[in-house]
Amino acid sequence: MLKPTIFVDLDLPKAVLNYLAEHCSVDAWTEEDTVPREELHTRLAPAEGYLTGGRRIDESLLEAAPNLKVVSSVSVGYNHFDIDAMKRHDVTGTHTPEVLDETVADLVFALMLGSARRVAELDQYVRDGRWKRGDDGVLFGLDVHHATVGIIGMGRIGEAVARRAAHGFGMKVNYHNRSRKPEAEAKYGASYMELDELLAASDFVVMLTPLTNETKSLIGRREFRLMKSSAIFINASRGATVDEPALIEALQDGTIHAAGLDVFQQEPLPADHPLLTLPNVLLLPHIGSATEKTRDAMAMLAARNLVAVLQGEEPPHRVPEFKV
Ligand SMILES: NC(=O)c1ccc[n+]([C@@H]2O[C@H](COP(=O)([O-])OP(=O)(O)OC[C@H]3O[C@@H](n4cnc5c(N)ncnc54)[C@H](O)[C@@H]3O)[C@@H](O)[C@H]2O)c1
Ligand SMILES: O=C(O)[C@H](O)CO
Repeated sequence: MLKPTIFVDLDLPKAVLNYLAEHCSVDAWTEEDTVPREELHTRLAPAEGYLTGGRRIDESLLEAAPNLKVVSSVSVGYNHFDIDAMKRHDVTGTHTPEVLDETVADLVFALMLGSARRVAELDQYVRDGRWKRGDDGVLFGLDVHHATVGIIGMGRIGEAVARRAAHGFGMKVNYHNRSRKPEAEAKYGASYMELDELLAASDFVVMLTPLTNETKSLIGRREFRLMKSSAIFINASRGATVDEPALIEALQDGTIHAAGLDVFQQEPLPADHPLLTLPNVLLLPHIGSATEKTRDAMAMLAARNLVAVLQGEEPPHRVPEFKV
């Protein structure tokens, strides 16, 4: 039987490429730079499947890909999918939840600990030769253990953060979510709060919702003003869930103490971005799930999702909006 053609524009582990090649005729983009739009459209023309990362899937891409049946994203977030356009073109979307939860939760803790204890800033302090006896007071940070964390978006990753917070660090866990989660309340002693109440009560505010119309700029100037002046804001969701100019203002004028960010409105962060000038923000290049083991697992899951759809089976993780 003729194998369906698929286009892949990510560097994939050999085992994943082998698995795909067993079931599909694979056209892979092997250049280091992102595939240019025109070239992408050409390569997608014969493709029934597209395996990618955060590439925007919009009307013009779909028009260029008349044979496409499935876009399989190597990510849990799928805000780069234009769901309505995909439905119009009868293209389904899949994603890679669960396999990355613990790795992303580790990174949230790296941001919390790194911001609270000023890890990057003080590493630079030592390297610059500024460390001298008697400077202890200048080196103080804030405690993470037994502090209060407020998790906005108590989903799969939110729960992995709550578990670390409650059971590893003796923290009080507050959460805000679309719906209450009684099981999480029991497991982590977590308290459900409305957003404003959570912002006012938390030492660490951790953003972990997907980016949707409702969560776009959910945290802005008003929300920062509700936080404690000692609060540390962590964003590991998507940059656009936060009003970035308002965050910069809050960090500059002391409305909040510090921030730890893995995601930004524009990625990569431009070299002249104002966040780069602030000492009280820890900046990471969107590495929430970036360990070899986890990225390999995500890639294999994305491949299984794609092959399942092309074989007419229900994939392990179809994006909820496409479920019938
Ligand atoms: N930094 C990274 O590298 C990285 C890695 C993985 C995921 N993410 C981001 O984290 C997000 C969450 O992933 P997940 O697997 O935990 O998703 P999930 O769907 O399991 O959890 C999201 C939670 O947010 C809640 N939510 C949605 N809209 C809300 C709203 N308006 N107000 C309050 N709560 C709301 C949902 O009810 C759900 O419980 C992803 O969508 C992605 O954007 C980032
Ligand atoms: O959503 C995800 O899985 C990560 O942010 C990687 O894009």
